[in-house]
Amino acid sequence: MTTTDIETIGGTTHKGLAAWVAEVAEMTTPDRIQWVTGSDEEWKQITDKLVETGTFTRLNEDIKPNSFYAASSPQDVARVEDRTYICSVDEKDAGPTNNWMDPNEMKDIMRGLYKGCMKGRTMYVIPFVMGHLEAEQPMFGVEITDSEYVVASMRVMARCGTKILDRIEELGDDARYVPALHSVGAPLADGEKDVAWPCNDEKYIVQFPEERTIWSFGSGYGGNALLGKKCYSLRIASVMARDEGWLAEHMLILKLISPENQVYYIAAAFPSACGKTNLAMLKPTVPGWKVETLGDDIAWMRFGKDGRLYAVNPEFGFFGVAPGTNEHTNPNAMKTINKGNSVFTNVALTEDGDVWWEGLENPPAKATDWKGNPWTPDSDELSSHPNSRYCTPIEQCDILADEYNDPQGVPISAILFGGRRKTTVPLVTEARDWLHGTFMGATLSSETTAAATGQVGVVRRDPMAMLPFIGYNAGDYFQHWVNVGKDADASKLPAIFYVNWFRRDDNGDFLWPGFSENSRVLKWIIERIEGKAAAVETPIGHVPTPESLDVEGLDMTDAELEAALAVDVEEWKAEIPQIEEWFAKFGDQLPVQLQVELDGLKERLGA
Ligand SMILES: Nc1nc2c(ncn2[C@@H]2O[C@H](COP(=O)(O)OP(=O)(O)OP(=O)(O)O)[C@@H](O)[C@H]2O)c(=O)[nH]1
Ligand SMILES: O=C([O-])CC(=O)C(=O)O
Ligand SMILES: [Mn+2]
Repeated sequence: MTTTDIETIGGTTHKGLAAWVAEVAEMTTPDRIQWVTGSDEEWKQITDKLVETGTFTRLNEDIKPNSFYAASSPQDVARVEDRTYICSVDEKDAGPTNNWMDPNEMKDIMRGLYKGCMKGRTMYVIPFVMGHLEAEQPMFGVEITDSEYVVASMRVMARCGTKILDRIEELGDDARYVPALHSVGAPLADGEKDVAWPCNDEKYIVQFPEERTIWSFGSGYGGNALLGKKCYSLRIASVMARDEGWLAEHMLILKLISPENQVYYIAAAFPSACGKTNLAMLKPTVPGWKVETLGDDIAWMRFGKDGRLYAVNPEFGFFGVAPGTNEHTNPNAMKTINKGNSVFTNVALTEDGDVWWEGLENPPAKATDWKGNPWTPDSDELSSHPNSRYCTPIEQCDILADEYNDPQGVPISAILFGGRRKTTVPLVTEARDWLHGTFMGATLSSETTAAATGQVGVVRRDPMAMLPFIGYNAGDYFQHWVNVGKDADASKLPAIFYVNWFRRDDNGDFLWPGFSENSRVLKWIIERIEGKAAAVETPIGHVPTPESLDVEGLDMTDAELEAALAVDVEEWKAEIPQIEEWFAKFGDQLPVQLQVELDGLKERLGA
């Protein structure tokens, strides 16, 4: 059967794109091909179909209009890092932190899996752009998928559809687009009834960095399947950024307005499920300060003509962790999702057709948990998977900054690195300079979370919160960060800070209240930049004096504050062998500047 025999809705005049779509259709043999337009009728058609097959349950229109509940297979709940590959031509280019396979070998394996894998399904072609269509060089992508769940979610998370395709066609051969192929890997035999969450036990999430292409198979979930997000905007974009002298980073972007109406833009990199979305939508408790949001997960940063680093958020929606989100921790996220037009995955479904999760107010007397079982507040099991998510349009966020729509982005004054550490790492530390900040980022450590499959709570190095997302050799990535600083005017570079909201006391309780109260740390950071706040110089960098941090109105003893800010030399000495072991992985690829930073730290600690 040739593709001309397959019923097709839509199409393209772009020859290269048409040829790729035809080639994929020939390999995967779908029943139908549908080009995604982004129209309202299409949204209705796709979501109706998802309701019909049982993937979606429509939520109560009076509570969450145009919104849907979905439960995945219990085997398909998070990113699969052990199944994620960087298939560079040369193994060395994938580096010591990525899985690697020869690209041709990988393609042979995957072609075998893709063969006939869309039988009985519709193959959707989603033209999309990460970032602005009006950007100097729009970052196009085209995702082919056989999942309606992916189509619905992509429409929320990225700018998709005919408008994008029109521009690709106008540009013709000049349009640079990333072809991204996705299949759930669950073909249907003639007459076979579909399941609510089709997927395959065998999963591959593969990036081909030289070709700038993505092949994904077997999973329908989040970062494994919405290929514009982690696969393109971080793994592939980080390779583009290395080659072109910019940065593609796992960072939120926020706008901070001081009581004097000074505006500052801050970017912050925390590993998955370590607080980016919450900080991005912060409601400050310090009087007079205001926060607006630009992005909650990904920042692309380029130098402007004025020598400053400008950030844009390439995404169009939030794919946020549900548990822990409530009116107290993140009222702005609650307002955003309550406007509707959202998809909730692996949370609990209540009897009145709403959703619920751990940490949300007003637990329902009865609900259906994410596995489809009856649930009550007395149940031993969680109602929602710890990595359950809401997927909601960014433009519904009341505190979205106007600058979100500016393709030039916003000039960044400070970059924050942070992770989850029960011990050792103080609430906030200021780096001496870019290089020291790069060292802080390169040695960032955090306890693993449910955002990826595998053990939770294990401390690992997660450089710049990019461990699972660097599309090339992490040693070269460190060198890229060093070079960015070397080539820039130091006075215009963002100041770098290292934060830890997650330090605990001897009882295991958080020392710092976190969430809205993190505005106090942001205030200190701005005052440092302005040269107004005091700090103590410690072996690891500048840490606030207890008096310099605004804790007015906070229910915290002096001892607790001191514990949150403490730099314990013995604890830090114990970090050194771990950092040495981490750096040893990179051999010759480790920038000498980072070794010098480590030697300096050891000397200051007397280690
Ligand atoms: N204790 C404490 N918990 C926090 C804080 N900020 C966020 N959390 C919790 O950490 C979890 C993850 O927070 P998010 O803001 O969704 O993390 P994220 O970095 O956006 O995660 P990804 O979307 O996976 O990249 C949620 O359960 C939050 O409630 C904080 O300041 N203190
Ligand atoms: O990509 C995903 O599945 C969810 C996410 O944002 C992350 O893990 O950082
Ligand atoms: Mn997030």
